[in-house]
Amino acid sequence: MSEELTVDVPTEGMRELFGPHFGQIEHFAQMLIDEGELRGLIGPRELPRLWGRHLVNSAAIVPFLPSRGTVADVGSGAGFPGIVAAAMRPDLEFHLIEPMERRINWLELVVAELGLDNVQLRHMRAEELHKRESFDVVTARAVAAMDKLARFTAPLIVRGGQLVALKGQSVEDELEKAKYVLKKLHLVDVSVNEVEVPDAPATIVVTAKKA
Ligand SMILES: C[S@@+](CC[C@H](N)C(=O)[O-])C[C@H]1O[C@@H](n2cnc3c(N)ncnc32)[C@H](O)[C@@H]1O
Repeated sequence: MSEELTVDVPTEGMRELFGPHFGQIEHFAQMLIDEGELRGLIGPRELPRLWGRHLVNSAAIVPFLPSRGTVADVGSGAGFPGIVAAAMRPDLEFHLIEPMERRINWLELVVAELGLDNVQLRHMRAEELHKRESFDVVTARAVAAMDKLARFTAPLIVRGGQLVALKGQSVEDELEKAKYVLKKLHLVDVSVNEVEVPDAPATIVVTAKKA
């Protein structure tokens, strides 16, 4: 007998956070509920905290996005934070970089279903774009520890642009280990930002590439 699947429901505060984009986010959530586990995109233990842990956490980066320009989300996976951010900022051009074919196929489906015409999918590793393209902001969540993340994202950032990384509890430790790498890659003005979003605060590291 299969176990009853419980999924958290969005609170009033979450609806407010997503504002006019709530419908699209709800559509994305429903797609993940229907197919996410089957497609190996999200673990069964994550579905009960789909809103609180994944969708809302992704939305926390939105205030750190530029007023205009291009954003590359490295290692988008099931679509965090890239799909959420692209839905909430239809005025920005998003590039979702993901090397796994299964995940790119999923992202293609989500982009079509949600009608996100501001998203380009890039089926490749971030390193393959080095010396070829750069973006105003690069975002990442749960892709690699800060030192490794800096190595494969710094070459993708324009001078004066930023890396915006969603991090967990190990943030200070990761930054300590990454401090020489960040310096070498000209990533300066590192800040750790605790963003109050319902129901758990998000930790966001922002660093700028020296102009
Ligand atoms: C743990 S998943 C996290 C996915 C999503 N960002 C999230 O928060 O749920 C890490 C993702 O990074 C991708 N990835 C790993 N190395 C990468 C690289 N060098 N360039 C781009 N994506 C990479 C993997 O394929 C995977 O989808």
